[in-house]
Amino acid sequence: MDAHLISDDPYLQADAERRFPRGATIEARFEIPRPGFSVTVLFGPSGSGKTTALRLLAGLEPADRGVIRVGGAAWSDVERHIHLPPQARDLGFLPQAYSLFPHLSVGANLGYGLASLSPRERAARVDELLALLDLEGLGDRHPGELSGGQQQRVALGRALARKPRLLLLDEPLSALDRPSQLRLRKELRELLRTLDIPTVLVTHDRAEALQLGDRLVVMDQGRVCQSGDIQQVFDRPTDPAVARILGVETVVRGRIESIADGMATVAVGSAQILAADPGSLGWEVFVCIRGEDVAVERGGGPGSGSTARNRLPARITALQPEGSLIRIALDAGFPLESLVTRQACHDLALVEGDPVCAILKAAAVHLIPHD
Ligand SMILES: Nc1ncnc2c1ncn2[C@@H]1O[C@H](COP(=O)(O)OP(=O)(O)OP(=O)(O)O)[C@@H](O)[C@H]1O
Repeated sequence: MDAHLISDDPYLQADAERRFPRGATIEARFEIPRPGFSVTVLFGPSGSGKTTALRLLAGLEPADRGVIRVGGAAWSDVERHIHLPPQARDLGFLPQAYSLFPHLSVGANLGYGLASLSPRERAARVDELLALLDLEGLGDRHPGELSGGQQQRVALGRALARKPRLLLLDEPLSALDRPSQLRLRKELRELLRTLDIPTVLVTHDRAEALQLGDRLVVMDQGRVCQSGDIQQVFDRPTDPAVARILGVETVVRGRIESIADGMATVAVGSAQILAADPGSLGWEVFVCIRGEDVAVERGGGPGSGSTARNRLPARITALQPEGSLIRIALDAGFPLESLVTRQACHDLALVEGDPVCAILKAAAVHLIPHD
């Protein structure tokens, strides 16, 4: 069976393609197994086709091949000449630029798509959205009188107004400054959980993908290279191209056990590692480590002059040449990868099964919250 298409009767099934007349061919090819809360992240470098894939789902791009089905209904089926327009798709779409109407109040922006409701019903729904999005008291303001984060919530509210069966978010935090992005990621995840609507979210930011996503769809040059549970995709990229796009060799779940003197002690698998204190994060985290930051030595004892805080007894499980480097897979109580030069590997005469010591600085351990 095709690895991207996994279940017999998924909630969302997309296997569609857009061929731009003088340009790229972009596919949307992945599934959401069940209804209810889950966030599927479309992830890839600039130009890889994420936004086009999202627009295919929304019906804003016509498919030239394939099908898109949601909750058993065909939204698009090229062979059967089905192409539901966006407004018939029962979805909420948040484009990259929020495109709020600047001349309308927050309340009018939220109620814009609710013309089918009576004025009383519409007002009730707007009040409900203002409360849900923590915007109470701001209904009469205009978008220009709101902070970036508040505007983002109004735009999200507009996408939610009709209680859609699918939520599509294109880089939902990209219009915000960096500190606001970091703050609002957590809020957004909590809000999406409250809404309980399957969500597809585009980002090119790895930390954002990890913090917000449950499932990951990796795109490159218009194609879906891999998709699945976010941890599994980070654990087992199917090829070096995916590993390069993911940009980090080790990503594992961990739990912060204590914080003292600017250092966090994190339980990962059966090991404990030290990381620079990440500030207020919550306790559940993804631990991200780049291969270049992991040195390998023979012998396991402390010392050797290195000031690195983490010296982990480990065993080599695989050695894989990669250009001028060797990728060393280690079992350090959790799966850890190191990238070393061929020369270093040769000098140490490393072979599979060898016990070694994996060394990494606390500053090289990057923590991303994930509750
Ligand atoms: N209307 C169009 N006509 C022709 N080519 C297009 C059109 N829209 C997008 N493309 C091309 O499709 C490819 C994918 O673009 P898309 O915007 O989907 O990528 P992306 O991954 O979302 O990029 P970014 O992260 O920069 O927003 C690009 O090569 C782009 O030039």
